[in-house]
Amino acid sequence: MSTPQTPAPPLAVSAAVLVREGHLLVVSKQAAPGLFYLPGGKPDPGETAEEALHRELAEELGITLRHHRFLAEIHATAALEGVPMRMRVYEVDTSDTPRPAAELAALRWTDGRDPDLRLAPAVSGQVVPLLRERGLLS
Ligand SMILES: Nc1nc2c([nH]c(=O)n2[C@H]2C[C@H](O)[C@@H](COP(=O)(O)OP(=O)(O)OP(=O)(O)O)O2)c(=O)[nH]1
Repeated sequence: MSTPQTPAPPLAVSAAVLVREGHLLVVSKQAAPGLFYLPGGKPDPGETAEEALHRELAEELGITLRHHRFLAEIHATAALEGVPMRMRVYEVDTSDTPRPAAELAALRWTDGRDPDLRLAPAVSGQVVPLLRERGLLS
């Protein structure tokens, strides 16, 4: 007899919305250099979503967050792993200048309308419309 399988929990991701002058910061990783999404990543074992947010932003962009505020929980398919993902998105603020480090390939500021910029579906389909609705993007 087969044992019923408990479905795997969705992939947890913490990600940051950093907006300056109506433009959202997006990054691409060496693993997929043509695809842009919010800076952030998966919590390490034992780490909270907020701890992961602060660590990932320090590792990827060399910035210290002054402040973070929960914005939304997004359910989508993870752009790299292709599995169900639960992404906690925080609006963040820093006085530091983000610079790409470690595994990042590039960094861009976008109003969400650049025709040449390929955004992950969760960002173009859910995050950008939410920010536009709140009047945060140009
Ligand atoms: N950070 C982030 N990940 C996203 C977004 N949209 C989206 O589908 N994802 C997916 C891409 C990946 O499948 C997964 C996060 O992986 P990641 O590669 O950024 O995370 P990580 O830094 O912890 O990865 P790793 O190298 O330690 O494995 O979530 C987004 O806006 N931001």
